[in-house]
Amino acid sequence: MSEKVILALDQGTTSSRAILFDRRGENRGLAQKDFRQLFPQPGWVEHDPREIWESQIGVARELVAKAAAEGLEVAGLGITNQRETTLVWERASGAPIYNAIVWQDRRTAGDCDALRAAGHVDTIRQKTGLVVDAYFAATKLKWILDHVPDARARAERGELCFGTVDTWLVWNLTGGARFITDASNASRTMLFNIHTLDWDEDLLALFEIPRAMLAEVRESSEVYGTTAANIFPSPVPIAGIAGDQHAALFGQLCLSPGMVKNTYGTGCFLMMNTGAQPVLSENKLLTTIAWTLGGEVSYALEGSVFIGGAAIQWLRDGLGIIDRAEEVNALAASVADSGGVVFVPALTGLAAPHWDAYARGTILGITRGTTAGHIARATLEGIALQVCDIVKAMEADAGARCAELRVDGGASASDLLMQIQCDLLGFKTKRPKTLETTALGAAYLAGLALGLWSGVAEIQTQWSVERDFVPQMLREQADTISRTWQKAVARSRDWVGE
Ligand SMILES: Nc1ncnc2c1ncn2[C@@H]1O[C@H](COP(=O)(O)OP(=O)(O)O)[C@@H](O)[C@H]1O
Ligand SMILES: O=P(O)(O)OC[C@H](O)CO
Repeated sequence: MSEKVILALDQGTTSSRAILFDRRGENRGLAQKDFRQLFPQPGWVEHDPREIWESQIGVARELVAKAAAEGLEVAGLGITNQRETTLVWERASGAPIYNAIVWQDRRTAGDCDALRAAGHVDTIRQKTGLVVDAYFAATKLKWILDHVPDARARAERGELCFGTVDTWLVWNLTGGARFITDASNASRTMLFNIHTLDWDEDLLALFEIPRAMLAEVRESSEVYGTTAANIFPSPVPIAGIAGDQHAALFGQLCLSPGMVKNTYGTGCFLMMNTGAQPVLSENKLLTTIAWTLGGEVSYALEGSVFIGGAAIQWLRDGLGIIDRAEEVNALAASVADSGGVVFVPALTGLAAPHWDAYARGTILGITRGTTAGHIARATLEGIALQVCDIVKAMEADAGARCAELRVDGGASASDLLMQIQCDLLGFKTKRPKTLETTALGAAYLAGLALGLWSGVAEIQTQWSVERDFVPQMLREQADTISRTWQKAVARSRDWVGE
């Protein structure tokens, strides 16, 4: 009998990846394809929905072929995806009516100001767990219905489908036979009630969204259907769906309340499992559905940072002081400290806990002695300090101190960034052997539904640490850096006009 593997599809902001995982949670093959980022106007970010699909199916097919060549049986697939990114397509033809509006897109910041001014903040927070911000899908979807000719009338007639990226992928994988999402993705739309687990009629009315264009909301781990005949040489069951940060929390096996992970990708996303009860934040964090599994809902608190590893990309592409992302580490290590330089990487505004769409990137404390090394070090510190602000807010909401942080994502490969993070937090930072935790989480969710694992107890033993970082900095020094950072954040805020 051939060995079974699960195919995880990880549709991220900058690339589509596919990874094969075996029953031990080991990576048995990876393929990745970048796709275009479209910036039609300042503050706008779009993707071509066809490129999302074609890049994702391309890498998936590559791995299905690899599995066949190696005698592995693809028992099923799980999907994890960039969240909030908003797509609308024709039900009859599957053709998109507009580009995907990406989570980073700020075009609806003014609409969010209007919602706040009209007093909708508390209702939205109570129902969805979210703060009012252009980050989420609702205002993006409304924008498409308001700006694409005839779109709202067509949506009302049931001719259009709205989906987050998971929905778009499942639709295409099944040849339009399944129009579904999972509760974790739905909880990022600002249209979904995280208590009733249904689309919320009041919010649909507020954003003028016809219910006919919404997908059916399913659990994060169940067999939804199989791939259509033309997708792979033989049909593959689709059995898991979760937003990427939720899948990473699962893949890090943060399955008990109080466990925390942070993913250092384009942005940084810190999530704490809060168990069966939603915790409404008093500190501008998000309450979100972690996943739904076996008829039970798990909730999480989340702090989102828009610019994490993207700040390093800016050093490469904007400033040109490095050629490759990993070179930031040697450059930052060439100096003992940032020499008083502070970089607030608010390049697309500030997310949690500030939620200031009008903040902008700010570099302060430059002297004649400042070198590229100091800027590089300040960049790593700026990423870590944003995470510290979120940890503080999360500790206040949870009423308990964090004991350790599990890390993952591309930039967590940086030993220096992880040491800086640990020094500033003052507690253990643990990097697991598998950094592909997002994809692994999707594979676990699918494999559980398919019976590849008997239950979470079986996978719980699969997490193992690659490196434990322990604090080395004196607390007074960390406190001084933190105080200077707060001053710099204040100066970065409310910088550009509405
Ligand atoms: N060795 C490294 N040191 C520091 N940063 C890195 C390193 N490798 C990758 N990065 C950063 O990690 C980010 C990519 O992480 P990834 O998890 O692939 O992102 P995403 O899923 O958001 O596309 C990039 O922003 C890059 O700058
Ligand atoms: O694609 P990533 O890894 O940058 O994650 C994007 C997040 O899901 C946005 O909320």
